[in-house]
Amino acid sequence: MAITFEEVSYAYDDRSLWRSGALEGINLHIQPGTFTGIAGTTGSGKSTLLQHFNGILKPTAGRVRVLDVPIGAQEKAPAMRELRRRVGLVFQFPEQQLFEETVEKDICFGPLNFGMPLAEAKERAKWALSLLGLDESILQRNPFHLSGGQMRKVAIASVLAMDPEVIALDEPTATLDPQSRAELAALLSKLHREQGKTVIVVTHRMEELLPYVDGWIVMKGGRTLFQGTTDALVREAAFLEREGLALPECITLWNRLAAEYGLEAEKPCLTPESLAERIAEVLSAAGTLRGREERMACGESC
Ligand SMILES: Nc1ncnc2c1ncn2[C@@H]1O[C@H](COP(=O)(O)OP(=O)(O)OP(=O)(O)O)[C@@H](O)[C@H]1O
Repeated sequence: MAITFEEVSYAYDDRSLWRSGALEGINLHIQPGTFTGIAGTTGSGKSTLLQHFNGILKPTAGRVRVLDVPIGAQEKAPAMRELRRRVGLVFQFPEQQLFEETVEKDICFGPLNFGMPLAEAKERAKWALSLLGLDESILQRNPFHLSGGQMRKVAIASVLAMDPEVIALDEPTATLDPQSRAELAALLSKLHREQGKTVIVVTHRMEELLPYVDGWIVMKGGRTLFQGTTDALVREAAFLEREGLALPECITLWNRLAAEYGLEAEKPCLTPESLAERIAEVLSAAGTLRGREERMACGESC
């Protein structure tokens, strides 16, 4: 029950542009139960790609299948409705997602819409809020009177409350403070590891997801520049940088360390902590070696 794209193109109906193709010839495969990051420069087509995952956008050409459901112009409304229950999509701007006058109504909307009894939906709302570290006291507040970060968390909670199989999020950490960003990345990783969710995240902050994701899709100009594992991404760093992708410093530093000290065969260290530790080990080993060489040289000549 993977997500597959075959030769997919999508053009917004913008007749003022000579060429309005937002996606062109996309082929990709996302395995169920994996954690995927989508990166790429501004306007490269990341959001457009994401919105194909639950059929909000349908391909202009090519074939998309999500959880065995084909997504095309001819697909019937009930099939699309069912797909939206199974694939939760968090939009780039929370305002696109929230519309009720209280947080509780907003989070309960999806579960109620899919037939959950009210009492159960309210329990779900509390559960989803607690996952995001929000207090129940905000349930009766107007979502549009919350801070930007709280609003974003409510938008995420409204999707998690549906308990979807696939969770697709468009820049979910924008407007969150550093602690909330780290907590959200860890929560998504937990949902992926412990509940087998397929998690897909569009991000401009690759470093936040590096330790967690299985693989990456990198977009450029409506096309996929790269699809592969994090290790492969690290190996392709020079190519991706030449293509204009700003990579996390950890990757750049690791590659320099690996080239300098012959560590290319090792698994890359992708957090500042693990990288610092490995640098210290390497320098210490190099220092010991140099000391021994100096002593030996001294022994020979002294
Ligand atoms: N509603 C729309 N109508 C017409 N063109 C659009 C629309 N939405 C996006 N586009 C165009 O499609 C292309 C891809 O946009 P998209 O938002 O998918 O890129 P993105 O990689 O998510 O960008 P960002 O990182 O800035 O969010 C851009 O050229 C954009 O101008």
